[in-house]
Amino acid sequence: MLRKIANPARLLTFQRTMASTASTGPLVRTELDSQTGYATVILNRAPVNSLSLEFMAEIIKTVDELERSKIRGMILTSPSSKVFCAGLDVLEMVNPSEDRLRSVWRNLQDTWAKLYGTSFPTVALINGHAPAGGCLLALTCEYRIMCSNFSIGLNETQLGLAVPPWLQKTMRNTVGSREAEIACIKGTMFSSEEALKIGLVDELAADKGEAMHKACNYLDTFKNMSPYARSATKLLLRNKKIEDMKRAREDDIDRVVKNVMNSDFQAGLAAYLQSLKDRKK
Ligand SMILES: CC/C=C\C/C=C\C/C=C\CC/C=C/CC(=O)SCCNC(=O)CCNC(=O)[C@H](O)C(C)(C)COP(=O)(O)OP(=O)(O)OC[C@H]1O[C@@H](n2cnc3c(N)ncnc32)[C@H](O)[C@@H]1OP(=O)(O)O
Repeated sequence: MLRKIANPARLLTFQRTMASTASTGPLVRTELDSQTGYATVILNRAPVNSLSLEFMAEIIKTVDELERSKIRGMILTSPSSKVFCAGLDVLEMVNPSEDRLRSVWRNLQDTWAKLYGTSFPTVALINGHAPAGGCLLALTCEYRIMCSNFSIGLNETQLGLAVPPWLQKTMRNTVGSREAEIACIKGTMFSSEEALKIGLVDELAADKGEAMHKACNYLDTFKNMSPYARSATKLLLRNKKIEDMKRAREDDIDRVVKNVMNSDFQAGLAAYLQSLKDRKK
């Protein structure tokens, strides 16, 4: 739970330290297997693949390129041995300018929509923790394979954030209404094994190699199927949810701005950032 913090100077120190952490190489790498037509998309924003405005723009650009390249399937993963994606970059929420916050949220909506509405089959290879926005990325994929001993979930309420309706719906479609309601309200983080039990992930794997094998097996099930019939069916299932999100997106952004610009939220966030740092001591 969030504690209030009285000393803003501690927050500034944290901000500087986190901002100095740089990634090496492009923010998103793509490896295409020319034999199968499967693309492995590697999220590459060290240290924890947190979603900044620019990182989300790269993810959107990558998916657009893959659509144009007519790939046969995508596997979304991380090069880290511990973290799939740590969710939104929390620094995007620390005293942001309203314009930037609006752009961040718009990019998060677009990242969700773009990945959710791909014409090609998608697998999330969750080889590390996937809290909040990390769970969102996994939920956009058709199939989820998770390595053991990590955690996943929509823990936004624990951070003082409301889960937006379009994301709640995605969770509901995946685990069912009852599980989704309780999980979203409580902000539950599930172990890999618990996630399998409630259907938040489809399979577990002992390690990344096994997960990759299982991911290819899933994509192989469509090898002899008409790509048109497959993608048309997927989009008939998913397009309405994307359109619903787009129709309500300005209200959604206004709600987030109100939530994040609120001084109680900022105080809670400062405490949360400090608790992340303290965990390391
Ligand atoms: C702008 C939008 C505003 C509002 C949104 C409103 C509503 C949103 C509702 C739902 C939509 C979806 C969006 C959700 C919001 C989020 O995603 S908020 C972020 C939630 N994420 C977390 O709370 C994860 C926090 N991190 C951890 O628990 C651990 O770091 C993790 C288990 C991922 C990995 O642990 P470990 O391997 O031990 O690594 P460290 O903890 O040591 O971390 C390494 C460094 O990375 C920094 N870091 C960790 N997480 C983040 C992050 N999300 N953003 C930025 N930086 C992060 C961490 O502080 C360490 O930095 P340091 O080395 O100390 O400098």
